[in-house]
Amino acid sequence: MSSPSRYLVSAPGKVILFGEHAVVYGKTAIAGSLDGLRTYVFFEKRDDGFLELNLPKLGLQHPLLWPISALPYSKVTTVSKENNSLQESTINEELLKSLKEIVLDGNAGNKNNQEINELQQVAASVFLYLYASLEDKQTSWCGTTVHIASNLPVGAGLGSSAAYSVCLATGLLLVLGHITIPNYGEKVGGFNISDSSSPMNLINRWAFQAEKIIHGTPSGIDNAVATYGGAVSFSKGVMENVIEFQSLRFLLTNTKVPRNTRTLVANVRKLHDKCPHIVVPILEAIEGISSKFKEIINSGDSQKELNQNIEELIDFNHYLLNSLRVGHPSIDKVREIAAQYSLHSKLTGAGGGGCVLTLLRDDVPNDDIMKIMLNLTSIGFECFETKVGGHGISILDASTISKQEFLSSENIQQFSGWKHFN
Ligand SMILES: Nc1ncnc2c1ncn2[C@@H]1O[C@H](COP(=O)(O)OP(=O)(O)OP(=O)(O)O)[C@@H](O)[C@H]1O
Ligand SMILES: C[C@@](O)(CCO)CC(=O)[O-]
Ligand SMILES: [Mg+2]
Repeated sequence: MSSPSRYLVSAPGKVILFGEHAVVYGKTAIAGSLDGLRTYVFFEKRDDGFLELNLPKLGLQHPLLWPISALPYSKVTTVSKENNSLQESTINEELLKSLKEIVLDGNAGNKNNQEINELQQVAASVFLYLYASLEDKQTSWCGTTVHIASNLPVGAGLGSSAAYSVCLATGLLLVLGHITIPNYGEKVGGFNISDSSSPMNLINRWAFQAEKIIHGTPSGIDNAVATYGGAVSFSKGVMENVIEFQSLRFLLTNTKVPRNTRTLVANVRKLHDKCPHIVVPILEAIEGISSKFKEIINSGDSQKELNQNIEELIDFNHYLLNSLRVGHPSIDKVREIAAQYSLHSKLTGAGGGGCVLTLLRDDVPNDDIMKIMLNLTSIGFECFETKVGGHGISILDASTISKQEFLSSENIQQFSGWKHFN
């Protein structure tokens, strides 16, 4: 059977309930996938030896285009090609530097002299880095065109970079012949993050490399949740199910204050290195919150007690994150409005603006939720109610779907034939 001429891949965003930033230092965090907020990437076969990348969500109106022959293959070493271990692999900085230059200068398709900013340059370099590292002479594809659609806000704390990274890793591993679409019902990966031979583990490892290029020193939690889905606790690359977390309801509020995860993580690192005797205990206290959550979520307490305890943990985590200086007045504003209805909130993701997570207790009347949402949207924020859990990576043989159908679709999830790895 011939291999597909088009693939569609999708990966979810994530929400961190407890433990962001501390997880970068090996502490435990609790997170879940956001099934309704996903990134979709369409890969189409080309025969002309070119790579085309479209980044409309980053504000690039025209495609970026490179001849595959322009890739600096002499710089692709075993460091970039062999990616055997999740935590130990490093980025081949020399290759990355050349690719960043190619994005800026050698962009043959940049006919309109598009200005490329740093964020766009990084996103494009990630694509070329994965392509150059994974290229396999076995592939029947002589080039590819890549289109992206996403209902995830970019740079808002919901793991848009991880969803992008996981989609690129999955698509390029398919296109370049390293993995195949799972057969219906076939168990190919499951949840076992430590099974290094599974396709999911391979995808997760390459997505982690991509996250390193975007973030600097990611913990790996975002790409793991985007790959495997579900509701989990995560520490040092090891993931465990926390299924009960899926029963909780949340309000997510996007303050729309732009921020960059790389900068926020680097700022916490500076604070940590300057005042370790203060910051280390704060990180340990945050780990205590995640541990307490795992204890109470399984305790059999009444719903009322459980909610009260979780709200207490939300407040603790909020104040501790503020003391790491990753808060923002817009986040405090959301907290203040939610508190008028006795609801508790904290930042989620890297902070500094972006999204705020509010626990919606079962006893809160729908009317109140509507009022809070109205209040928040009236001052320019965007709200959505959510639960966590659901599929990680999904893949579709898109040979019969045209680029136009993909780009104009209101609901890409509704195309039939999606296959899930877990
Ligand atoms: N749809 C997309 N198209 C292209 N690049 C994207 C897309 N989504 C995310 N990115 C890449 O991810 C970067 C934003 O990642 P960043 O880590 O700062 O925010 P986030 O992942 O949304 O939040 P957090 O890491 O706190 O969960 C963008 O600058 C871009 O490089
Ligand atoms: C801030 C952080 O903890 C979460 C970003 O979603 C960074 C990371 O874990 O890589
Ligand atoms: Mg990110």
